[in-house]
Amino acid sequence: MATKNQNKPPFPHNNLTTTSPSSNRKCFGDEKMVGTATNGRSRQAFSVVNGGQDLDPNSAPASNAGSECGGIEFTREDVEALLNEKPKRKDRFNLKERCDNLVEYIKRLKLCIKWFQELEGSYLFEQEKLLNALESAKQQCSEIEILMENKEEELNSVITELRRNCVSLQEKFMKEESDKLCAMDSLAREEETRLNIERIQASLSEELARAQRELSSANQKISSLNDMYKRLQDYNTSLQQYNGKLHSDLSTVEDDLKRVEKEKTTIVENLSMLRGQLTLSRASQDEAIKQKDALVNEVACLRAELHQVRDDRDRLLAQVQILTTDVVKYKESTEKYSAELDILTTKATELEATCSSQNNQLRILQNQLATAEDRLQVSDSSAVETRTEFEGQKKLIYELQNRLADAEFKLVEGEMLRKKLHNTILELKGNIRVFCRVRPFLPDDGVNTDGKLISYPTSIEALGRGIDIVQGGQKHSFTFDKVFMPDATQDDVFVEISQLVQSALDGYKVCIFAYGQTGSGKTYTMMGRPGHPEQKGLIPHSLEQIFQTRQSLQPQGWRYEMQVSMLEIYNETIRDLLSTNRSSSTENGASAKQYSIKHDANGNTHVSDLTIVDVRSAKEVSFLLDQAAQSRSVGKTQMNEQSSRSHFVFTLRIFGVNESTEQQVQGVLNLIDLAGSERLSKSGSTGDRLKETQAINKSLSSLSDVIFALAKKEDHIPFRNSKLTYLLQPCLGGDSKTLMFVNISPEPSSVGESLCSLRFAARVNACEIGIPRRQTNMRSSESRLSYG
Ligand SMILES: Nc1ncnc2c1ncn2[C@@H]1O[C@H](COP(=O)(O)OP(=O)(O)OP(=O)(O)O)[C@@H](O)[C@H]1O
Repeated sequence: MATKNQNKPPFPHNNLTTTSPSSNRKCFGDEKMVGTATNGRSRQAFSVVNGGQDLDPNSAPASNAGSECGGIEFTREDVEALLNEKPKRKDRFNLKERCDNLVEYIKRLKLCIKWFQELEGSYLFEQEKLLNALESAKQQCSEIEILMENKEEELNSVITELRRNCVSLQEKFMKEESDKLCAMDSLAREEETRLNIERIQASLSEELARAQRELSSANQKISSLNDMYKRLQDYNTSLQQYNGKLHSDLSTVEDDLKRVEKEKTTIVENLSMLRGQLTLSRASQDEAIKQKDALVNEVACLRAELHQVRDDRDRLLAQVQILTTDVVKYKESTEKYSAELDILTTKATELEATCSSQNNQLRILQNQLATAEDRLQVSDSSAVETRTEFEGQKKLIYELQNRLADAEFKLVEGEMLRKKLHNTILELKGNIRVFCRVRPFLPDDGVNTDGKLISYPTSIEALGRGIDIVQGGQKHSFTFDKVFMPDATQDDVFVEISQLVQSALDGYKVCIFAYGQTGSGKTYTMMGRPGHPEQKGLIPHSLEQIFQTRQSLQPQGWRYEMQVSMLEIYNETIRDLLSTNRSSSTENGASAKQYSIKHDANGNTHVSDLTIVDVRSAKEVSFLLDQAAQSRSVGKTQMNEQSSRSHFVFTLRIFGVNESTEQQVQGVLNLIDLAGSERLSKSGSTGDRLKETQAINKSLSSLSDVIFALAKKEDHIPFRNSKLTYLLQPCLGGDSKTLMFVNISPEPSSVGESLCSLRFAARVNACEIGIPRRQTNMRSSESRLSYG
């Protein structure tokens, strides 16, 4: 019944289940599906609810009053029952009843159809609603999607921004990190600096304490040095004795040197002789070898010939044999061939004769071969002898070369020892030495009192070094480094100074000057006698030695450049003796040009505008010396006086480079012929001569002032008081090797002057002016001439 089924859920559409809006209706999930699906939708067969007979056609469902089917709801069973319902017929022929039943049945069918239609309408409505809901949901979804996309874009841009920020932050972070590291480094450095400063401060404090201690110890030292000074003075005396001993040692070494040199010469001669012999024996050996080769060739030829002859002989013997057998055969076989046999016999005899002659020839050849072999043996033995001799000579040459090398080594050692001794002597002595030279009595000198006023002590300490002079009956004794008696030759003098000259090549500043009264032999000592080469003075002799030594040092890699200048100081004015336009620039003997003297930081002296000439040989220098003498003689003619009215200064600047060691040396050799010293009262000069004498005396007294100040070790040394002393400042007060010749005249009338000169020389001898210093350094381009 419809009323019974009110709460039953309507028959569901196959695709509408719980989502149906009328969710209060339940589906018949347990109902069997009947029929087939049409248009994707399945049509359901319904069971008959009311049953045909039970269905009350009047009963309309109250609840369905609003609907056309009267609120009746059908179930599947109802529908099926309705459809399967069979009409109830009591009477088959009662049509009416039948018609009513059918009407009733149709009614119910209509109701059912209506119900279906309503249900379908509601379903459609619901579907529409759902579609609308779906549409709106879709719309919402798309809106949400758009929103989401926008959001996503926004978020993406935010992410990009954030990433950018992140990168910049990372960069910042890195920068900050590196800044931090830098800061840490600088902090560490500062820390280190602070520690260093603290350390320095501590060491400075230590140094301060040490300096304070040193100060106190220095004070103690000063007092002890004062004591030591006294002791050293004593020691100095003993050193002078030692000096004497060294002198004797030096002479022994020099003797040894001479001996070694002689030995070397002998060895060199022997060597050259042996070399000659060796050449000869080599030539004879070559000759013997040639002979041997010729003999060997000859023997080979003879052997070949012998071989040939032997072959011929064998061949002939075979023929003879054949023929002999033939003959025998013929003899035996027939006599008719007897004639023929005779011929053959003759032939055989002939052949036998030929054979014997060939045998003879063979013997001769064998004899010849034996002789040739004997000769070969002889030449072989002579070649062996020559070779042994050659080996022996080679050995001898080798030995001689070794001996030569030894001798040369000894020579070098001797030379080194000599230099060492020389420098030791100089150091012991101080770097200024004094040699005294007394010239011989000359015919113009008047009465010869030689040996009365001047004498030479013969005691061991003073031998060769002492001089005694008598004035007014009183004897005055002096000791110098060397005293040359009147008979001393120029060579004797040069031997003593040659080492000093050598020092200039070794890079020392060397200064040799001659001091003494007029006519005492200064110019003779320095220049020699003009036109007498055997009496050449120190200047030409030194130059010869220097150029010779320059030559001998070349194999050791030394190359030297030399420059020369010459000047004179006349009336306190410098005159350039090598200037080409000198005569035009002089007036009253005084140069119009003003030359200024300058000393540089290295102790080298330069004279402005002075002519400097590069020289390569002693000859060139002697030419320049002649030129200078000419220049001086001009002054002499104009002044009507001697050239000794001026101080003559010769300077040789030496610049040496050793190409193998790159070592370089700068030596200077100053050779000075001073003007004659004499007292005005004695000279009786007047006018220009008086002026000259005054100038000379002024410069010489300045020289003695300087020497005395040096001797007293005064703070101020008056070098600038004269041109001469200022020019010689580096030689007198510096680090050069200086030698003074005091020249003495033997004339009795000159005793007073001689005594003055000797006293001055003695003061100079007692003077210590420093330690000689060698000027060596590495290669440079500076080569301007200076005076040392
Ligand atoms: N050792 C000597 N042997 C031989 N003759 C000498 C010697 N010394 C000097 N004479 C001679 O004495 C003379 C004077 O010498 P010299 O001209 O050298 O003296 P000086 O000191 O240079 O004089 P001045 O100061 O006037 O130039 C010259 O004739 C010289 O030849």
